[in-house]
Amino acid sequence: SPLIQLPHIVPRAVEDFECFNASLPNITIYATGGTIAGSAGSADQTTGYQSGALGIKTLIEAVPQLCNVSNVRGIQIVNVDSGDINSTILTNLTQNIQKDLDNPLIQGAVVTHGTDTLEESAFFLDLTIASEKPVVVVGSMRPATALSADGPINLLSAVKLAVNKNAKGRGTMIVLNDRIASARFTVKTNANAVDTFKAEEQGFLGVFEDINPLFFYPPSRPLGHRYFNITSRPFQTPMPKVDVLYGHQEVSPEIFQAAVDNGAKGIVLAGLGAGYWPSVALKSLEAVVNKTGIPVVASRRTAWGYVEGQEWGINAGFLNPSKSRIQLQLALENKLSNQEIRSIFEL
Ligand SMILES: NC(=O)C[C@H](N)C(=O)O
Repeated sequence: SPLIQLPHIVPRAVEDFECFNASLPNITIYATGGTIAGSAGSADQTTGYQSGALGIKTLIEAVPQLCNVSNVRGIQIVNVDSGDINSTILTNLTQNIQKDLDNPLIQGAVVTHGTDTLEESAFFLDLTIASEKPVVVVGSMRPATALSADGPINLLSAVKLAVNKNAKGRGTMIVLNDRIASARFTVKTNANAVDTFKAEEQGFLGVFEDINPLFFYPPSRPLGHRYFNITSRPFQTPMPKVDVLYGHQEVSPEIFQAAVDNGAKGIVLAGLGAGYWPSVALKSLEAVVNKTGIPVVASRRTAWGYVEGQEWGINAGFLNPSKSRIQLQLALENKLSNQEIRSIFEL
């Protein structure tokens, strides 16, 4: 869908809220689309539906219990499949949420989002919002029209988390399927299952019991967390292009130069094992790195693990390719040198 003129919100009038009770906290729900806003032709249809079909008002109205927990104000940022989320939309989202959270009357923010790229957007928000207040990104695996749709309970869980006093100081969190997960480490692990968001090595931050958040540990930020201030950049300008290249047997050695020729200002590599490349490809990779000087981040194609020691590039550590791409893009946007970029990836 074409990029719409994104709203710059501000009116904080009572009538902006779907329901209002002066004794309850105030939350803004930023809606971006995805399956949580998806609509199918029948209740037994869980594939082939249209994602980003229903507006935020409809999603809020489907969960009247929200009004017992918080005053909720719905803002439709875009309504798209998460494959169509980009740095323009994300920058706009960050700028709106930051303004919102800087307001003492607002307790937290919830973002509804498609699950396919949710791990990227959540990490982007984690790196670009400076606040002790919770930011919760929530999605669903079944469309809103499905039998046993998971969106409504996930939305209620997300709002309950956003107003919970123990949720402060943890950065951006991901909520699906009764779990609280960190934006930095959590990824989508299954294309179809409801329990798809996991961080196999780092684990969950907490769970929901009776739809109430319970944390395992006190608040903390992950090692390696770094803040990028993008509050005053024009959100309409796309961020520098960063491509992800996937390693495999017989990979074409030309892919690295092709990415540069296509305008990439940085490259992330989903390498074999702990970041390796077949010998022929490696030669051409080293030649491109030496010739262009563009930052190349070595990540992995395996689901989990740690990448270090690749001499030709910047090592991604625990970050997977999609998250490495987000951090590299923000680093390039902030005009960091290759040395500075290395220092934020390699702890
Ligand atoms: N479960 C989902 O939300 C998938 C959908 N294709 C999206 O990412 O927008």
